[in-house]
Amino acid sequence: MGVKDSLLTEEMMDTIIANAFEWIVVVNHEGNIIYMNDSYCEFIGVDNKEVIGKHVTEVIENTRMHEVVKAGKEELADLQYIKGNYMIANRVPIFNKNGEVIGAYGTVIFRDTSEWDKMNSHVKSMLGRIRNYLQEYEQQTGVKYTLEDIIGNSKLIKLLKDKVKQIAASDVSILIRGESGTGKELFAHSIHQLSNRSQMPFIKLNCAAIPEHLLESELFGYEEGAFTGAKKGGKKGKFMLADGGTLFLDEIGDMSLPMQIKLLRALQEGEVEPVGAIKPIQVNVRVIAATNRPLEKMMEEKRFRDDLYYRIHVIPFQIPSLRERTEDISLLVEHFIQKICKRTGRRITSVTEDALDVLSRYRWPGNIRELENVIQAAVHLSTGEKLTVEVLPDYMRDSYSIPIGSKSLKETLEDAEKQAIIQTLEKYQNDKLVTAKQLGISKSSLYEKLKKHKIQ
Ligand SMILES: Nc1ncnc2c1ncn2[C@@H]1O[C@H](COP(=O)(O)OP(=O)(O)OP(=O)(O)O)[C@@H](O)[C@H]1O
Repeated sequence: MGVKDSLLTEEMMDTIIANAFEWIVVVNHEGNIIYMNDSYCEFIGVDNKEVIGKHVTEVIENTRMHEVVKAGKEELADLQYIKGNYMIANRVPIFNKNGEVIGAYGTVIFRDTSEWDKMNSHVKSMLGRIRNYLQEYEQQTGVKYTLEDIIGNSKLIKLLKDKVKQIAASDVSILIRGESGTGKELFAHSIHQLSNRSQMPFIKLNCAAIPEHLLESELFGYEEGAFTGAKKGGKKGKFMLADGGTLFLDEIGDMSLPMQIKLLRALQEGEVEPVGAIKPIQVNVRVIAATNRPLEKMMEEKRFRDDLYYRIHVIPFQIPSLRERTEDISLLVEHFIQKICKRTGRRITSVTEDALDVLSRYRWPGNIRELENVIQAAVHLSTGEKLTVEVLPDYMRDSYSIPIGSKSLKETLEDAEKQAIIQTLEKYQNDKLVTAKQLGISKSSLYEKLKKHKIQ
């Protein structure tokens, strides 16, 4: 056999690549596919001849091959979510002799789906077990959040976090006030977690979610046979479940007056009387209450008892609304993008400046809960690497609220002018004449303003 016979032929190369253990894709400098091996095509469900020439993003979910040719930087052992599974991807740029990127090749480990399935279910079962352990811990103590879970760098949030550290150990009642979705429950968990009761249960009861006639037995429990339909052996109330720990009474302003009296008695005497019981039971519970209701006004109207108010209002704790701390928005947006991407396997790295601008101007009546929901929907609607204005809800793009305190009047007016022009242009499909007419200005004045605001 001569030396020539032992050289690697093109045919041999083709066979090796086609049957390689990994899935392989090769793109040119524009990110268009020039080769994709059979097994990869088969897994994705595409024809290997039809994919040639297509942009890689049209064929492969969550791919970054086009980014690799752009940046000329390799990405090794990256997790990529394809067709409901996590894959391990390597992406390597290809350079010519002058050091210019002429394309890139990508390999994905786990060519064989049955092998992948095995590995995947193993990973999923491990993750499931870890989740179970965490849940068990959570169930034992009820603690879901700590101070680290409260995202925010604003002065107001920093002050509140410091306050949590100061008051956590004091063991007195705390009344948390704040609009819906501002994080009242998060703070209640954090206070408990930093208190001396942290190894004991954290029990939550939403007073507004329980029908009036059931609230008493939910809070204090009942004895066997206390009423028709009562469970055998009776039922422990939240007070007893929280014994030694913390009871978080959410929406306390929604409690009826008769229940307020019973609650006050339990707090003052440190004992509860289950429905149908003959003697009271001693409990040691710290109460953290929360509400969004104007309790002071309700006291004037005799809808909230003064004595209960003073009993729970030992340390007031006011959480600011999101519009009072807009400087936290970018951090929160980043946090929710990461959280949602981790859960769904999407890869979105950030948010465009324009989108952040819209998010910062919106009034957020539903506060952080609303922000999280908006980001969740936007992540699902996004096709690119960044969240853009287009994936935000229409009502948000159309609304314009004044960013009090952060801008001068001149800047605010300029922003309003820019917004008015952008939105009118959008509405009239970029027709400058109609836009100028609608805004009541001349066409030349519109062009001047477009230039000034760098629109288009
Ligand atoms: N500072 C924060 N950082 C991160 N997530 C937050 C923050 N504040 C609130 N959230 C999230 O917002 C959502 C609402 O929070 P939470 O339930 O604590 O609000 P709430 O004030 O108790 O609302 P409600 O009055 O409606 O019960 C939760 O999903 C929570 O994880």
